Amino acid sequence: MLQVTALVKKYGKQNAVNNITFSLEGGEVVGLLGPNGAGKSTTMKCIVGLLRKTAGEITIGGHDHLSVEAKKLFSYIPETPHVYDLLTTWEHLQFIAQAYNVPNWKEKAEHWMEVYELTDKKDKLGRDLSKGMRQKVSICCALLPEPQVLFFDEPMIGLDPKAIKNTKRIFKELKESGKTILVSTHLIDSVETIADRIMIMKDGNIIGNDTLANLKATFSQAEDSSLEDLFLELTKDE
Ligand SMILES: Nc1ncnc2c1ncn2[C@@H]1O[C@H](COP(=O)(O)OP(=O)(O)OP(=O)(O)O)[C@@H](O)[C@H]1O
Repeated sequence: MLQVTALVKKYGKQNAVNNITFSLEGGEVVGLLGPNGAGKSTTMKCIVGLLRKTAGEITIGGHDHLSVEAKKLFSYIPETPHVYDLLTTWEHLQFIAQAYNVPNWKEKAEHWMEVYELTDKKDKLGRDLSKGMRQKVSICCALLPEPQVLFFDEPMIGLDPKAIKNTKRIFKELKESGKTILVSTHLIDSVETIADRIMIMKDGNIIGNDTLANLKATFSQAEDSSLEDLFLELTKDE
């Protein structure tokens, strides 16, 4: 469903992403972990076409990632939510529904607004929403078209505990309904139970990419050690 081949992204002379290759099968949920500055957001932004890659190839569902066919397949939740100042919460959802031709969009929009406790913010303008509310609008907009592939970049940032709990539950439901998900997060426990595979990045490289059990075996971690223990071991400075 996603194939990234020899992806390089340079900012000036610095390689933020250093020739990485990985893929996601349809229905796979992959947690992308890494310390600050590892290259996670840069990788995601290259995949969704917000940043121009320096080199490499990316396909989504077999289509070049910049094609309209690819764009119809995925949603992206950025690290920092961008909402339109002069659109209300409801108008954001309407805009997405019309752009993606979502059937029965009003019912679905009402459902997601209820899940994220935005119903009473329906008529509030984007510019008057708090940071957490913007993040919730961004998540609702991404979920509304029911895409095959979801790219979540730090989706929990700014969310209150109830919204974090809801988002974890939604991850589970999306996984059960066969969606493909790449989620970058520092909240390691939010992916530990649902991820089929964990990818760990450091300094622009992928330093681990396997099931949690295999990673533990490869890096001689006890079976009862947590993903957090493994992460800290793998990413510690020499
Ligand atoms: N616009 C930019 N211009 C120059 N360098 C950048 C830019 N954006 C990111 N970088 C650099 O690229 C590297 C990777 O950054 P990136 O934001 O992808 O990391 P990250 O893994 O998402 O980190 P975090 O967990 O802090 O969000 C870092 O060294 C960062 O300083």
